[in-house]
Amino acid sequence: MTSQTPNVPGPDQIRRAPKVLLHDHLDGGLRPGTIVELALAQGPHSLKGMGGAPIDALPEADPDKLGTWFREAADSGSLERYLETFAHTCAVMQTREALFRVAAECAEDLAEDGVVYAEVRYAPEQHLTAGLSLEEVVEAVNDGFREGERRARANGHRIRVGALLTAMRHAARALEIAELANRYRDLGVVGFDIAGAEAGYPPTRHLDAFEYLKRENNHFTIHAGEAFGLPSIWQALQWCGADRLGHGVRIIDDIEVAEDGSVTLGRLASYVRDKRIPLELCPTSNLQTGAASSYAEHPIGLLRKLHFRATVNTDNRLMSGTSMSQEFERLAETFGYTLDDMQWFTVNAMKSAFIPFDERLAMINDVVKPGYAELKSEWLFDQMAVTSSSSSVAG
Ligand SMILES: O=c1[nH]cnc2c1ncn2[C@H]1C[C@H](O)[C@@H](CO)O1
Ligand SMILES: [Zn+2]
Repeated sequence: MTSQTPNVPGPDQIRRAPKVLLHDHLDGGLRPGTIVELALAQGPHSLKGMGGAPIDALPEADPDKLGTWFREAADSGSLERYLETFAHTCAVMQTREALFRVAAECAEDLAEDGVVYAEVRYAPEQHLTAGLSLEEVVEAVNDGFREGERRARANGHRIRVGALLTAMRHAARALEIAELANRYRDLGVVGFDIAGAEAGYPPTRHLDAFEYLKRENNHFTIHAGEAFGLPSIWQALQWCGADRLGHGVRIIDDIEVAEDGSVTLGRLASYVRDKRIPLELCPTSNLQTGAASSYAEHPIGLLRKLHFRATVNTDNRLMSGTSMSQEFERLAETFGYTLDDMQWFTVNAMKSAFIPFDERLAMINDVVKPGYAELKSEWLFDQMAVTSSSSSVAG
């Protein structure tokens, strides 16, 4: 037997299952050892305006301790404090070599975890301190992703990684970054995003960028409904025209569950469900920033039951000490999700990706469904083996 409860996958099956990741930050997923090595390699005072040698600025120089530091520092219950930890990762991602390495390792790590398709985001404007241009940043990351895909393949894994270019919502470069995303469309960049502190920085501040992308028939997602509630989701959808919601978890505020279990959706929640707006849910990240109080109380349970277009994501693997497999393990433990549930989340994610329809369909039919069918058939044979051995004892 590979699982204790019928059809609930164990850690090994979860890791081997094909997974699709739509919301993962490049600067939130570095290996701690890489941060230390890159900081050391930069030497003293190599970066202007970064406040001294990167290695001295790091809170810990030992990779294990540094990994723990990130998880603990990000575990504050506040999105603003969570975001402060990114100063340390961005500080070591300022050269072509560093960006290439981080992107290659990102693709390798995701592939090793069984991710077959990922959209990984980062903000090019945060990687200019050592003199790179926006274009050089994008090209370094794209080249790194291609290298990581090649290394993964050499190790027996297949993954495809697309980049999403993020603009920071407190800054004023969204249109410029949207134009950059459009320029590198079909060249490794599949869409656009805005991120950063949500309260006080409504998405409508960047309307020019979203209107530009719509005119270009391009795709974008918006971080909304994480630290701030329904007004942010409403603006992201109805003013900005977002294709997907980064988090969107606060849509739960527009859903009422009565004592008898009956459910009433408000107008906005109905719209999100009716229009099949993808929700890029990130359970562990939400526990750290205070958007949810426990896995059991995380809105994903209800949203899945109500058939919202829910997807499972990591957000920041370093700050949350997580992976796609770990997110699914927690969900399987908490909600008893089966391989069928896992497949449902994965097909939802693949349907919601920003690559062309025929490519999404091919991934669903030729990669995702066969992968789950294989795991389910393993489980079935294990069950039959157990049944026949117990019937021979009884006979
Ligand atoms: O969960 C998040 N909400 C808002 N902003 C975020 C989140 N995770 C990361 N970011 C920010 C910090 C990064 O430096 C930036 C680009 O990846 O995006
Ligand atoms: Zn995010």
